[in-house]
Amino acid sequence: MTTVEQAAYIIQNQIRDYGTETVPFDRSAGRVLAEDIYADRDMPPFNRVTMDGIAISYSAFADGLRSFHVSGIQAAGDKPLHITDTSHCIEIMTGAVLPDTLDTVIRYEDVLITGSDAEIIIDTVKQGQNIHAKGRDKRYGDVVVTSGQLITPAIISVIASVGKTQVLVKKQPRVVIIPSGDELVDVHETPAPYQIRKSNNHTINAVLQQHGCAADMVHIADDEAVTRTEITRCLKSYDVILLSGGVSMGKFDYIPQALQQVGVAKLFYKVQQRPGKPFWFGVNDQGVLVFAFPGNPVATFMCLHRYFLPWLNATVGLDKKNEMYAALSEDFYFEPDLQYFLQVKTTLTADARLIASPLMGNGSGDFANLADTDAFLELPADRSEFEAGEVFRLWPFK
Ligand SMILES: Nc1nc2c(c(=O)[nH]1)N[C@H]1C(S)=C(S)[C@@H](COP(=O)(O)OP(=O)(O)OC[C@H]3O[C@@H](n4cnc5c(N)ncnc54)[C@H](O)[C@@H]3O)O[C@H]1N2
Ligand code: MOO
Ligand SMILES: [Mg+2]
Repeated sequence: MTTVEQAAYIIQNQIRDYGTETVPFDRSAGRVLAEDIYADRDMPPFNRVTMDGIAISYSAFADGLRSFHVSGIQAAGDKPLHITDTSHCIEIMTGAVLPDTLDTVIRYEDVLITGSDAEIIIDTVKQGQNIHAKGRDKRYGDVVVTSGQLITPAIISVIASVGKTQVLVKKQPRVVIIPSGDELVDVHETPAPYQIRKSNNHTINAVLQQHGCAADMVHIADDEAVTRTEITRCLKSYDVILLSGGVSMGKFDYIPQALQQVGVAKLFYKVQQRPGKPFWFGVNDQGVLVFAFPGNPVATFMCLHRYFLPWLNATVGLDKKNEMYAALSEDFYFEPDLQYFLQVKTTLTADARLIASPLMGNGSGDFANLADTDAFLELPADRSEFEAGEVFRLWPFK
């Protein structure tokens, strides 16, 4: 049987490049930047006052002057005032441009203003204090954000500040999510006693949304001909098909055979793991990838995190080298010769150790347990006993 490592390797050999597209900058968070962003002005673009107070010429202070005539007030957004008399000061606000002839700002807390006189009531003043110098952070033309990064909220402000209304990002694959099964009804429907509401597909969709990836959804009934027709149609319109259900040994599990009948070549079927053993993966001659996840909700969820998301990240050029590991909080025993994805709740200790506490739940149908846990701990297949304190690879999902 295919091991977890082999399955991951086979999938990572199918990395694609879907090119780039331009999107409005305020809709680009979560996407991967495909161009360098340059400063269109110095940053800051002028000598920016950082404290509300008065601006003076330091030379006058150095010559012993302590009381200055206030000759004006300058707010942020005002054109800079022009002051020539060194015995004059202006009141000036945070964010304002420092006038050319002035070089030092003293906070309101350190001056006493009476009428149009400002008296400095501290002894120590440093030339240039409370000024964020023009070009101190970045120079005009500097690269301020490099291509290939995930666009975070922090990066959005940089993009906004340089006036880029549109940004070039990596294109995401066109994805369709296909839940299958006659027992499934829509969320707004009231299920008969022998039915359940669809949930796996919505979970997949929510995870994709978190990764800036939109997807369509198509339900297929447990009918062999319908399965073939729908998959054939989707193979023409999408880059990736994510199926959930219908891949095991049941009389109505038509997915593996239907996929092969419509020209999707199997790259593996069945992985040495729990949950998710019946996972099927393949590709057609147009390069469309098909991830057919086992229908049990925890199996679908685990396979999505363990296999699909690393593929998606690599495809958009995000190299997630920061693998995570955690230590088991207690001894754990798992007999079968399968890699076990143990549901855990993680905590970070005061000495920066990540601890994973097992919360097994009731098997791969118990998706309510996922709400109480936040990661899978990947326990290797070649052993049965795992000791408290031992460190294993962690797949966080919250
Ligand atoms: N004889 C055997 N039976 C089963 C085996 C096996 O090796 N031999 N493997 C078991 C394992 S492991 C899994 S996992 C499941 C995989 O089943 P399928 O992929 O065929 O999925 P279904 O039979 O369609 O459904 C399984 C289960 O999941 C529920 N489900 C499916 N889709 C959804 C959805 N979109 N939202 C919510 N719940 C969904 C479905 O109702 C079933 O309860 O097979 C075992 N059997
Ligand atoms: O993958 Mo199945 O989920 O082990 O039950
Ligand atoms: Mg089944």
